[in-house]
Amino acid sequence: MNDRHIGPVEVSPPQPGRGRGVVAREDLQPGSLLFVSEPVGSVLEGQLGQQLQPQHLLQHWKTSQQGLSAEDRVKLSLLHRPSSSSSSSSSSSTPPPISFKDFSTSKASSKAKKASAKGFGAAPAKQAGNAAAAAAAAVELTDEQLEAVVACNAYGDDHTDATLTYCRQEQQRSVIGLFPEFSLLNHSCAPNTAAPVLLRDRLLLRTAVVVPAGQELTTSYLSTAGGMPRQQRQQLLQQHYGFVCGCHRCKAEEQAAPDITATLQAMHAFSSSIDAPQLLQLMAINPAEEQAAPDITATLQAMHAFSSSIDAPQLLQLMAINPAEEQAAPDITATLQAMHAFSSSIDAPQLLQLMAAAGDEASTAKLTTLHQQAGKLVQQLEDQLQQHVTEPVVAQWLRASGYDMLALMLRTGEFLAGVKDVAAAKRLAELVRVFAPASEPHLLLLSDSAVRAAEAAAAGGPAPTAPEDTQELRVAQLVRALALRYGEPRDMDLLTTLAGALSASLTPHWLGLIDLDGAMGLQQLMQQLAAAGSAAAGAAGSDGGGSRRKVEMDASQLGQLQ
Ligand SMILES: C[S@@+](CC[C@H](N)C(=O)[O-])C[C@H]1O[C@@H](n2cnc3c(N)ncnc32)[C@H](O)[C@@H]1O
Repeated sequence: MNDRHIGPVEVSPPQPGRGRGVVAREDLQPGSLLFVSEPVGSVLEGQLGQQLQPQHLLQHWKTSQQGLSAEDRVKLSLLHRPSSSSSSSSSSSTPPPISFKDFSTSKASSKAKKASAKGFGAAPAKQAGNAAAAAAAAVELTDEQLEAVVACNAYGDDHTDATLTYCRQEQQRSVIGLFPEFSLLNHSCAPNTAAPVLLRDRLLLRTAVVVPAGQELTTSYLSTAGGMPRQQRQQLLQQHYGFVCGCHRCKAEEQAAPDITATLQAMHAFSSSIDAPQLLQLMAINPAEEQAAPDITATLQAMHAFSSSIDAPQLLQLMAINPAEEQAAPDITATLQAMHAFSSSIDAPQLLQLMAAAGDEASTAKLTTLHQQAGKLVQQLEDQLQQHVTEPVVAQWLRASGYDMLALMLRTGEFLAGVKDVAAAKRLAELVRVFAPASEPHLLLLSDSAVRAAEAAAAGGPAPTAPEDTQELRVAQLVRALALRYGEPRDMDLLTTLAGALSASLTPHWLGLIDLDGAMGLQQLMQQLAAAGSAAAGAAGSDGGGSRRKVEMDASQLGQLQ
């Protein structure tokens, strides 16, 4: 069955030094579905957190029963491969023009047949003037070339989408695959597409912001490493993909005053010198005390029973894509790749449920110093931004490059004070939005932000400092980010289900400011809002949504993804 779907996008002609890219064929609103991509060969799944690498995928293709078909090889041959591993350097520096049609199975298949009929198979991969010639040459990709293609184009994640796997009662897994349409997107450190979503073995991509017709669509190759300063980002991109990024954010950072650059470097050096285990030790978090209160456990079970009754096809059918009328709202996408500095080596389910702060004096003193040092640098950056930068978007890009430090400051601050900072999750979410919009961490930070606002309101705390920062609007931001990731939900039940799944599906990545109580509170909050008649659509609408035409497009494609 062909589940592939190509939306209003096309492949741009190759440009020197950049190759091809993907551009919008029409004006696109946030949340527009760009494509549903099918993997070449098959995807490889492993244990949660396994961090599967491109070589594992290659090995999987070699050893799996089906292996790679002739069509698969044709598709792979059309993708970018770095010049050093290619038999002809020019073939990679100026790749052939192609279109998305070249990746449809019937087209690739006929090319594969033509190629072998014409005896091209034996020819080396010379400069190909067009896709057919490339296809012909490529059927004989050498092992080295195949490796280069996979290294540059495979997409992997050390955990599958937590919310969806939770809804389907599946275990989360590590996954890697090669999705040709996605592989044609070039990188930006401030991408305009949402983090891609893997639904079973299909990859879905949506816009994160308004994208005018003709504009290039970009994704970030860096994931949460996008929160590092430019120099570190450039190093990674150069090393793994062989190019120097010249995106708007990089340019702004390159042109930033030298003292800003120096502060960002100091922040990075400081935050990366503190590793997670060390920090946890200081916070005296004890994995042995992994106990959730019985009522939390019971509620979780109930949520699980409810949400698992909705599975992916149903879920997708329930979502409508709003193709044209959603307003551009720069604050749609916030984020939460919380605690890059802390996260990778810690087991979150443990951490999140414990937070048992023993806090001996020495640890507290060290944490206080960390917090103060972090706070000093964060303040220094703010002063410098105030002095040198007038454009708010540029200031946000630069703050995003010091993300880990801000997270460290807020996290330690909360820990030491023993109270939640109502604005903390929101501040972090706004920065993650820059480099990983609609990623799972982004959703979690937004969810935490909404819960904090609700808790503060319930406790009769001070009114929000800005009128646009009410509890409802924070929920609206979350709802809109959910729509960017999963398509627009059409009813409150579904939203509540998603929120429940989101909160119940915390993974090791999601440390930091998210805690189980807060996550639980989200579902309650959404239920309350629904009961009060200010359901998500209304709340989102008050954020500029206007009249929202619900269109059941792609249900025909998406509904089949079982
Ligand atoms: C996954 S491919 C992207 C599609 C590729 N441009 C093509 O023609 O097939 C990755 C390669 O694209 C190029 N690339 C991606 N983002 C770029 C950027 N921001 N600037 C310059 N080159 C970029 C680099 O050569 C990189 O190794």
